[in-house]
Order: sequence, then C-alpha cells, then structure tokens
Amino acid sequence: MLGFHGVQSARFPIPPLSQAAFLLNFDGTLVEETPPGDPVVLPPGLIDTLRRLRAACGDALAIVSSRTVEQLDAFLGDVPFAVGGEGGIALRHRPGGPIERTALPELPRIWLVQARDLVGTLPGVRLEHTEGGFILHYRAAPEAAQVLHDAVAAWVKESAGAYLLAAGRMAWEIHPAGVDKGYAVSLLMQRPPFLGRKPVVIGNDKSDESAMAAAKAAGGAGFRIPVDFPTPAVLRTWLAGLTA
Ligand SMILES: O=P(O)(O)OC[C@H]1O[C@H](O[C@H]2O[C@H](CO)[C@@H](O)[C@H](O)[C@H]2O)[C@H](O)[C@@H](O)[C@@H]1O
Repeated sequence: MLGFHGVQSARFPIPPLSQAAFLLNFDGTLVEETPPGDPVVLPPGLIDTLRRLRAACGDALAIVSSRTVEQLDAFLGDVPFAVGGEGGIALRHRPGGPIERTALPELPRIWLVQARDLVGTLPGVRLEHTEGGFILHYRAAPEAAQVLHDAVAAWVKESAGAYLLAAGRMAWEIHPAGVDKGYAVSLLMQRPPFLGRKPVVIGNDKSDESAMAAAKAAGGAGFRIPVDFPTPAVLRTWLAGLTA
C-alpha cells in the first residue's frame, strides 16, 4: 500500500523504501536534455544519490530508456541493478548479466529507405535506428513535426497493427506493438530484487507513459516531469532526500 514517505515526499505517495522498486528514465528525467549534438553531462551528486537509493530499496533500481543498454552503461556503469534499453526491447536483469532481446518482426526495409529520403529533405531532423524500428527526432526542426508524424502514421497504418507510433519529446517513434517501456517494467518486476515490490516509475515524455501505467497497475506509482516534478534537478533533490 502506498503511504507518505518522509517530509520531502509528502506530495508524492510512494511505498516505504523497504517495499519499493525504482524504475527511472534517463534523458530529461535524471539528466537535463541538451541540444542535439551537445554532450550529456552527469550532474554532480547523481551517482551518489542513485547508489544510496539502490542500497535503500534492496537493489531494486532500474533505468528504463530509449537509449541502448550500452549507452546507459557508459553513463551509469554498475549503478543501476537492471537496465531496460531501446524502449523495452533490450533488458539486462542483473549486473553483468546478459542483455536479453525480445524477438521482433523484421522492419520493412522500404520504410527505412523512405525515412532516410524524407530526413534528407528536412535539415535538422535526425533518424535514430532502434532494434525494432526507428525514431525521427525533430528538436532542431520543430516545423517538421507534422510531416514526420504523417509519414510515421502512414507506415503504422500499412502495418495493420504490427507497429505503433509513439510520441517522444520532439520525436516520433515507430516500434513493434506490445514492446514498450511498460512491457520492460512488467518483465523487470517479475524477477528479484524487483519481485514483490511496488514499482515507482518516473519519466518525462509520452514514451514513459506505458511504464507509468504498468507501475500503477502493479499497485505502485508513476510520476512525470514536468507535471509532478518541474525539472530533473528538482527530481534529483527529491530522490536524494529519500535517503537523507
Ligand atoms: O528514453 P529516454 O532516456 O528519455 O531517451 C530518449 C532519447 O534520449 C536522447 O535524446 C534526448 O536527449 C538528447 C540529449 O539531451 C537530446 O539532444 C535529444 O533531443 C533528446 O531526444 C538520446 O539521444 C536518444 O537516443 C533517446 O532516444
């Protein structure tokens, strides 16, 4: 059952740390987003905060992101116990364990060709490959949002339910149906040290909503930046306060 954990979290009912599992998004959640091409810098204190949180919740700390597991490792090393990468397609359930990949349908090559052609006509738009699909980022070209949306929507329609469109922050993603961050949360929660705990998911964009929904469905909680915490910095302060 959710309760109020300490003064600093009075606005946010979460389970006691002894019963909680934390599954946190990375970009725009734990760290501030930077302009495309600029390096992401880990804020001072973040690693220490996460280590203390992991210790306080019996190791049940995971990162769930659209990035690859390898990219997340480069930022956070062995700090999280488990990692869900590529929007839920790639999971590593324990430190040093194998990265398990969900079997996926083969992405129609013609979509990639069309996506590359389209991106070539839209300066500032970036195509990111994922294991199961791809993401079109338009942060540096906001005027391209609609045309990119329409292209992705057309591919999704063509797929007759096999693929879905997901809105990210200034990005559209096409990915196989049924495999998302909520799926990652559900699978991670099925194994120790997460098993039997209440998930607390925190994210910042549309693609994190499935994870928040999975957490709530499991009796846990889901919070979002900027709705619940205005910025990653405020979230970091709150997380640090949980173990202070
Ligand atoms: O699921 P997330 O952890 O939120 O990852 C989503 C994407 O994060 C990164 O891109 C975002 O952050 C960049 C650096 O701050 C920013 O420049 C970009 O506009 C954001 O979309 C990452 O580069 C992508 O691979 C992830 O898909």
